[in-house]
Amino acid sequence: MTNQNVIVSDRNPILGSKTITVSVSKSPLFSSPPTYFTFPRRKFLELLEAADKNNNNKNNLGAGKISSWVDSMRDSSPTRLRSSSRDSDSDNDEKTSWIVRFPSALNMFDKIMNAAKGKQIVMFLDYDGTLSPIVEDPDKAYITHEMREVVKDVALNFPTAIVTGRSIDKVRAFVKLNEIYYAGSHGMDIEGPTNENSYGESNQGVLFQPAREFVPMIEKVHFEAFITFTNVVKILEKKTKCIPGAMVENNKFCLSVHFRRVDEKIWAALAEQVKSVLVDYPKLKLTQGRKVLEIRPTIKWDKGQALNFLLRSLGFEHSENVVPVYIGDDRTDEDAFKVLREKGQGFGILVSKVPKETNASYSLQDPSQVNEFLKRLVDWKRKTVGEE
Ligand SMILES: O=P(O)(O)OC[C@H]1O[C@H](O[C@H]2O[C@H](CO)[C@@H](O)[C@H](O)[C@H]2O)[C@H](O)[C@@H](O)[C@@H]1O
Repeated sequence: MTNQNVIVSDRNPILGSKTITVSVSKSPLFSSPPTYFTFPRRKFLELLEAADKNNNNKNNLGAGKISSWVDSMRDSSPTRLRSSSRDSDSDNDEKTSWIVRFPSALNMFDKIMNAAKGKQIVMFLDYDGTLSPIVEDPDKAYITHEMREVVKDVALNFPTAIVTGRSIDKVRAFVKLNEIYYAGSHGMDIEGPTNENSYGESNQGVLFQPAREFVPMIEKVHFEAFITFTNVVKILEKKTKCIPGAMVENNKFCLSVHFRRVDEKIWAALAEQVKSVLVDYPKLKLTQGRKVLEIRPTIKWDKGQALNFLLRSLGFEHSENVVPVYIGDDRTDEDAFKVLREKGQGFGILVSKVPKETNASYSLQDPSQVNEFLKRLVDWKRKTVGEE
């Protein structure tokens, strides 16, 4: 974690007063205080001591295990296919055969729309890497004005949900649309539209929070992660004289430990630290996204379950007349692609420039192609309504 992301209110309170306030992640986007923890002074010192012990006692998780995590951290998500030989011919062959298996959703647009004729399309959109490009600083993953406008148009024409690993508050602050469903924290926090959309759905507020009981635990782990990463910074600063750049993001029902800005040489140390924190929390698990370690409750709930929940809420649970379309770029989106594949209904569209193993049916290269696809979808709907 960089110093800019960690603020301990000041040294004096630690020595003198009864409570200590710690803030994590100073974001230029969110003007309200980001994530604060106020701890009784004694508790804070106890936690510091415990974190130190953790570092000494629990870091030996086995070199083999950590190195396989680091291998996995090296790949973006879902796992990129690897050619046995890495020359440019085999790279090209690999790309060609991948695009045959997962054709561009733009090239297949007419085929997709033919399958949807006379049926209700429901749109599911991931946020990072799908509606906004991947950037170094997670707090600066802005959506363009053009993308916001097209998502709004889509929402006026089809029931639409944004399904994201982020907290609803954060993604709402980026997207700024009230007409849509939001499924935050990898689907563990679901809210309906707060403005009436064209389906007459409004003011639904919170619909479902299957992991509500985990919030205090998540907050405690967040604090411990803060202490742990502060220690990592201290140790690594001493050894390498560089700041690791790890960042912890509190997504309400889960945590993201970002390592995009961490030197690859110290990924193993980072993975080890994160895993050591989790040893005491068997009800939390570690998964991976794009240059991010995700700490999540072990409950059986993911973006695929959220997709099913939303279809059910919209009255389409057993309907043959619905075509769910899910667009996403991340390993966590695979859960939703898998649900669609197993249902034999709708289409998963993977956003990726490189060949990756996926359960999606089609592909788009990047958010600008997502924008083009969504525009065509809105035009198609306007045309078909005109024809009716
Ligand atoms: O489900 P998503 O909407 O795709 O959210 C997954 C994670 O996305 C964010 O991290 C990713 O995007 C960042 C901004 O481009 C990038 O810096 C980071 O490396 C990516 O992993 C978000 O910050 C996480 O909290 C989400 O879990």
